[in-house]
Amino acid sequence: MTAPNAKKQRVINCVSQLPYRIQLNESKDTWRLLPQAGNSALFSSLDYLQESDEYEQLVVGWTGEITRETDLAEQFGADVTMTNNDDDSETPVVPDSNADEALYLTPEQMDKLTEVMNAQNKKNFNPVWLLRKNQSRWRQYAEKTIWPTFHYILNPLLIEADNNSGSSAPAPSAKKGSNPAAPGGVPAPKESVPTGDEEKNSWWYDYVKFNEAYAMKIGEIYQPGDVIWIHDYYLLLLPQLLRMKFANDNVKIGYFHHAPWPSYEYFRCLPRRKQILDGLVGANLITFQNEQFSRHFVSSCKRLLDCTSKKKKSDKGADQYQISAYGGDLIVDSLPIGVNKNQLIKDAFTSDIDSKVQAIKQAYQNKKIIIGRDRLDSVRGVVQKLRAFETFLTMFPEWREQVVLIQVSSPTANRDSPQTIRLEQQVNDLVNSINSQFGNLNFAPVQHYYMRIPKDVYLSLLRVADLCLITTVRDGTNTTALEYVTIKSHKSDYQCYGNPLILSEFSGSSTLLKDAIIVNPWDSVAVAKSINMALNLTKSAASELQAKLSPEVPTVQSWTDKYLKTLSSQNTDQSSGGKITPALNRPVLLDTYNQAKRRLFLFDYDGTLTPIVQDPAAAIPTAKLYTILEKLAADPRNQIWIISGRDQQFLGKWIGSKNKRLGLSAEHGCFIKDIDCPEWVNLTEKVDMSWQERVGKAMEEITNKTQGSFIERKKVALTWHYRRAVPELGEFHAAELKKMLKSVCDEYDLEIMDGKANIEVRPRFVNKGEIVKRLVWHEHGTEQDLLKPVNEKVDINKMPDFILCLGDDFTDEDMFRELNTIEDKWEEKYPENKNSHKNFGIYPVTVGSASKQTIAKAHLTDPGQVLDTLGLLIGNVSLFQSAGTVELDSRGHVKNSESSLKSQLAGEKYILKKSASSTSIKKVNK
Ligand SMILES: O=P(O)(O)OC[C@H]1O[C@H](O[C@H]2O[C@H](CO)[C@@H](O)[C@H](O)[C@H]2O)[C@H](O)[C@@H](O)[C@@H]1O
Ligand SMILES: [Mg+2]
Repeated sequence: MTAPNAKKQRVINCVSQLPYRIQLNESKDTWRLLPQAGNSALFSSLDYLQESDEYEQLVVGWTGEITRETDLAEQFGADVTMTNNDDDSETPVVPDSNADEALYLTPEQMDKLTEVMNAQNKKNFNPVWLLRKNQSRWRQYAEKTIWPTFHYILNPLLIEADNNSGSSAPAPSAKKGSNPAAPGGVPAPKESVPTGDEEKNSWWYDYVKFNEAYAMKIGEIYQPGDVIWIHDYYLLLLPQLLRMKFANDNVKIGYFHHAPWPSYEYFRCLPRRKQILDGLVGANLITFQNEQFSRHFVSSCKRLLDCTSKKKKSDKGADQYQISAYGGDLIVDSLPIGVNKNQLIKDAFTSDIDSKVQAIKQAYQNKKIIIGRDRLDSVRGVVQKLRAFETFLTMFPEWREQVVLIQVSSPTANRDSPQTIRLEQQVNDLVNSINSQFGNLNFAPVQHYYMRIPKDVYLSLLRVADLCLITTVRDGTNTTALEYVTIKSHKSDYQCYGNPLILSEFSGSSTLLKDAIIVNPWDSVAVAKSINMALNLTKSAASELQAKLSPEVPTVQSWTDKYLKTLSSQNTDQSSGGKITPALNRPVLLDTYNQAKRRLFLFDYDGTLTPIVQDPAAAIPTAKLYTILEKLAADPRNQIWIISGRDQQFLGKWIGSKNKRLGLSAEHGCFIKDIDCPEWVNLTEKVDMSWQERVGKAMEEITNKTQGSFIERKKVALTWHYRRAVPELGEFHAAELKKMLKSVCDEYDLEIMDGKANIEVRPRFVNKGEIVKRLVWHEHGTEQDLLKPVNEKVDINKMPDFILCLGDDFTDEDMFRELNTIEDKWEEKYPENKNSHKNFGIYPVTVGSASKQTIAKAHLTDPGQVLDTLGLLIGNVSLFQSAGTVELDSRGHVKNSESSLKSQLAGEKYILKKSASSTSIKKVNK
């Protein structure tokens, strides 16, 4: 309990949809709210938080498809009286049939809805408006690509892969007046509703926009100190978008994944797999329903993001991982969701439900009742259940006419899809077959109800059941299982205490409900035997099981508290290494680049422009890199420098000879060659090089002891490589070499550099930072006098107004440090000279895994993303390909895009037309 006047911790809780279905009348002044089916556990967590003394909650969520006026009872049938009792949280919601109506709302109308909602529900709802004609478009990628893959259904990927050329797919325009061209100079399609094959491609763009719309809404309400909690797979990109948005705040971002997370072998099939992981690792805490899912996630991160992980035990004794990805550490944890036990018991044990229980008992007198309640989709295992029940009646004839299976199957989102139609057919055939084999004119052993049922009927079934049978082939959690156990834990006059639960081992809840009867739904004989065993359990054995099972169900209250406690305890303090370096904000970079007149590029080579490979000689530039450098260098406003640890020979051969417009610096600043100049200058000319012999000897000694290692002898620097040695031995001998070199390095003032599977030695006074200093404090575009000392008296208007510095390694930190110093100096000397983003356009950016501490201000994941980012600047790549931030209008169009303006005009026209027609109606009525 917090003290009465203590300030509450603000929590921005982001759900994929507000818990209502929204309808407005023809004149758009009256709103009707209906409860949303599904997500019952999550929605009761929202209710709980709203009442909290400790937290102040702000809920951010999409409005869902807003429907137009029809008779609600007619449209939704029994649903009008239904509450949130439908199936599992992670399941796509059934979109409404007339949701495609065009909606043109004024800001006042939107405010009115927010007001109505908040007054009605006493919650702080912040709706995300995405009012496009086809409102279900926002669901497509999440529901047709992510959801199936996460449930091990790969077919939809075939559709996407066919229509998706991966990272080089053309994309909608992101900027006013510009329409970035796709590779090969083909202009990208305009931001419009696509048709045919394009439609599949557009799913991803809509998914990016959906996430962007949340980021924008959160931007409107965020206050420093807020914690942000994001829920589920519609919002996988949001953590990183927020990390970029609030780059300077140590904001705590948590993500809870309600669905199952697939094994790497499945996850890797997603064409956008890297963007998805990049999006997620912007969070400080990523939590799954169980340890298995978190293990799968960590495995994908390690393989696809090249990050490292450390396993530890949480204070609950569960496996927890600390993964170091792109600039910071984040925690991967598991915490199964719970249910609101007290409320459930209260709702289920009423006199009304007592009489319903009695009526069902009456209808199936002297029979055991097995119940099942699932959505009818391929992962819920209804077919497996029916097959097992058929086997049970075949194997145990003594149970025939003694048992009834009441199976309630609710329709799923894609009811018209061929897969669902096939499934319905299969289920019908099985039901008919069982009933004709084992039933008679008076009794059918399977009672199948293909419908949604009201909550009171659902609770009556849970109460009356002698056995609950759950044979799902994959789910994140199974709330029916949790609710059943909770209800069976309550002692009442109707003898429903302790009746058993058969639960599939493929349900996310099976690791939680360890004392349920766990089965493999694919083995119908084993399930049949389990049914027999469960129905034969004595009352005392069932009670014993129940006593163990019941405490295994968490309450939604403890789930909420524990999650927020873990999130709040995350260390985001930069000084103690807890800060996550944000991803580079590419739209801002692009805008600064476009505004700038004097642009300076400072590129490291290995690990930045080319990926790290086993053999240094094999790390040569790709044709794509050449094209990018060529295009960048062709712009007279651009000055490009490659500042590398490589020697002159390598840089000259692979870079200098191909493009004279590039400046080069070799061996970590020992040598430098100006743009358009054939001569190299040796900055270490006057240095005593006798140390090389002693350092070389020590390296040889270590090489002899380390099979696979070798020495790279450059003009000045010496590098001992151990990438091809056994890793542990290489690391051990690297440490030994450093010790051996200590005295000679002190004597000659040399620096020992711990590189990527290498140890390098060179004079301390030269480094990449010194080169950067010289290049920035210089009249842009003029020739360098490389032997002259740096002069800091250059006019700011002659120095660069855009500096992009990219590097992956420890030695590149010298460049970042120098740029940070320059920025501080400019801040002091020229506070007025900032650009429209209120900065000097300086971007020190680290590349790749930064489990290392970095002083860079942002990160890019790998050389692939570096090339995409540079491609963005020269118009070869669009923002959508890297899920970069794009601004949207309230209808989900890219702001200021052609389609946004068109839609605005259409809206205005529509309003005019409407008001004209209502005026004429009034006249007629007069
Ligand atoms: O400053 P850089 O341009 O990043 O150069 C640093 C060193 O890179 C090279 O070694 C590294 O890359 C190799 C190729 O991918 C890899 O095999 C090796 O393990 C890495 O350490 C280069 O060989 C060195 O001379 C550079 O100093
Ligand atoms: Mg490098």
